[in-house]
Amino acid sequence: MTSSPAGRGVPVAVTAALAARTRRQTDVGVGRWSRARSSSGSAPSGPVPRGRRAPRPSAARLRGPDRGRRRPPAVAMPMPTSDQRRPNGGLNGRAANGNLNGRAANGNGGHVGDAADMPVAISTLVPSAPTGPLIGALEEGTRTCRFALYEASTLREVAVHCVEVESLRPEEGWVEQDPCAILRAARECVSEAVARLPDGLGPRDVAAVGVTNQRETTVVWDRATGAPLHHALVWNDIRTSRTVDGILARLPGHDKDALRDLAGVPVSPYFSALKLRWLLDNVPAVRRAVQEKRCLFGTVDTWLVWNLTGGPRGGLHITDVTNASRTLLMNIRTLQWDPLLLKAFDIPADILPEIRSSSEVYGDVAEGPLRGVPISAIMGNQQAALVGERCFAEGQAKSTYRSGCFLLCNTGEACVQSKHGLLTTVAYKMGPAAPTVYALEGSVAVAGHAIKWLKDNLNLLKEPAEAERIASEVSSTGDVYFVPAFTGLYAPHWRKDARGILCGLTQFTTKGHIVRASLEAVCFQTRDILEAMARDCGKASTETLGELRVDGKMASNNLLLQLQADLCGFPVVRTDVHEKAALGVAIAAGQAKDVDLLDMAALPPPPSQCDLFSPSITPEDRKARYTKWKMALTRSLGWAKPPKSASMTDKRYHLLASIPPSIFLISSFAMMIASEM
Ligand SMILES: Nc1ncnc2c1ncn2[C@@H]1O[C@H](COP(=O)(O)OP(=O)(O)O)[C@@H](O)[C@H]1O
Ligand SMILES: O=P(O)(O)OC[C@H](O)CO
Repeated sequence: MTSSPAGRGVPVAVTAALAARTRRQTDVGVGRWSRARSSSGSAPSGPVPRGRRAPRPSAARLRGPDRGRRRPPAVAMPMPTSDQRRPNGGLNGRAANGNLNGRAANGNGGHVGDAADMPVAISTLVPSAPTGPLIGALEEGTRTCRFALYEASTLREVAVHCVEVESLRPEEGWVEQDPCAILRAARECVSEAVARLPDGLGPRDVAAVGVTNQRETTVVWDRATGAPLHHALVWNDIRTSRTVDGILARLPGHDKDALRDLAGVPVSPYFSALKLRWLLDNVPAVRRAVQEKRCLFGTVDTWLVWNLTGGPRGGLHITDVTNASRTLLMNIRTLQWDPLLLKAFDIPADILPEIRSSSEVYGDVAEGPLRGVPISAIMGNQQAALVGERCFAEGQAKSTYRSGCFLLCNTGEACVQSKHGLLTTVAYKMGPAAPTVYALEGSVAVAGHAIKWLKDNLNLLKEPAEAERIASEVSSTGDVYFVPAFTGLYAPHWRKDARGILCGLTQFTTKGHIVRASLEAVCFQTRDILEAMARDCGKASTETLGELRVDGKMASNNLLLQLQADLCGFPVVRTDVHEKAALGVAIAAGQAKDVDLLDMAALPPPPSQCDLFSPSITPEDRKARYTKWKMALTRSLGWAKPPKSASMTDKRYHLLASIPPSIFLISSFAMMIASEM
């Protein structure tokens, strides 16, 4: 197998414009990752004031094997923050002359094109002091909750606070969160972020707040007391597998796609309708509350907004079209709860929130330091990331690599129904009268989570960030393939009976091969989605697609993105690693009518730098490896047949296994005789 020179890339500066040029110059065989800047997660972002140049990247910021080989910078500089990005010109201008690309194209992995070779003027940048008005973004993800405050005039982040939220796994395949813990985290983040505002700014400067959230996660609570009736069932919980079978049994042809035309998505444990059905079927307190008209249902946005706007004392029971499109209960065209869908899942309409647009003033915060500030945007986090990435044009796509991986492609006002396993989802609706913009989405349940699993369950890593170094110790996976179908497979396969497999192991397999195979698994799953997207868009192969914009914490792994470019055959562009969802919902909140801080057609310019990863393997190698992946994937299907006996728990198995064989035989024999009598 041809090995990729991934991780031996040559950092050079590129701009988005240069990315296009580089694409033409460097087709196959010249792959490397190209670095335009350092990024800092929590640092403020925004355009560089005119007339200033940010420092070039410090060698210390570079990851991967290049790290040791880089020359020290000519001038010792403080680490550039993302507020100190280079504007167009400077390094970028030089890179654009093609020299660096030409030199890098020698493919020898040598140390060429070092930023230290470039005679650029360096000056220390002093960012201007932030001023109000500010826009707040509450981002409640699966693992973490954040509240960020952005300066409206530049969209740079000026204060942030983030806390982790625990997930509970009471049984195999079950994933829950305590809704009260989610709410506590949100309140803490708001208070702490406001308290961290720079001198001269305070809560009075916050003009609007947006809420973005993990989608599909299902909460039910008592409208009178505000108390949750059960833990939230998290999006990747698969306890509803049998609920799905029960629903499918009643659908025409037992077809998981039978409701797709109405809802845009297949019947799968992923979506809220199944989780809500499970709660109604299995939790007596929920059933009672429904009968007594006390029960309210919502995704996490609804839970948060209801509480932040007063809870039992007049809290708003609302959601937005992007979140509602993930419930399997909303008609994807009318944007209303659909009577047929409610009937299919037997869901009472009176527990559902009102569906609103993604951007309008819904009401005011009723508590804490932001009391009286309007909430003017709600969006599911992947749709918000699409907005944060500014994928406003039809055909623009982004992929967010976090615990899962979510690839969304803007399809404009066309509600495209996928014929190849993708989801049709609402991308955004920027006001009650604004057009509805749709997206095709490919969702991968396990991406970064596979790395966490290697760390937590197999102790192969100390930190997820180690994955890059360990995987770079080998030049290929040694023909090892890993399909991390821990909870079945999402798009485009939708196979809840798939389970994880690791295949191709030999005597020589090392942890480097396994870690590398885990990174490749993320790339192959992304390719599966891109293949489906290409086919839905009438294209012959993914290689005709343009570039892919990526973000999310896992996208900080350069080797991953190099492998992604190699295995897809087109450039991958990292605009930023961090928090595009928060930025996206801040944009939606700022542009809402009566807030009027932002104009979607004239947003402050995004950072112009990006990191470019170009394909570096031959088409033959790419094809061979993808074919092998598909073989591995096929082997993962059908593994999770329904258990023969629900009573065979782990505990029972261990008990039975601990009985000496002779006693087991005698007792079985006795039972056999008894049954004959
Ligand atoms: N440098 C890295 N290389 C590989 N995987 C990483 C790296 N950094 C983070 N990850 C993985 O990406 C995921 C990070 O997701 P995060 O954005 O923190 O949370 P979530 O999606 O659960 O809200 C984790 O599952 C982690 O294992
Ligand atoms: O918080 P994340 O990144 O795990 O987001 C989860 C998605 O919204 C699930 O659909």
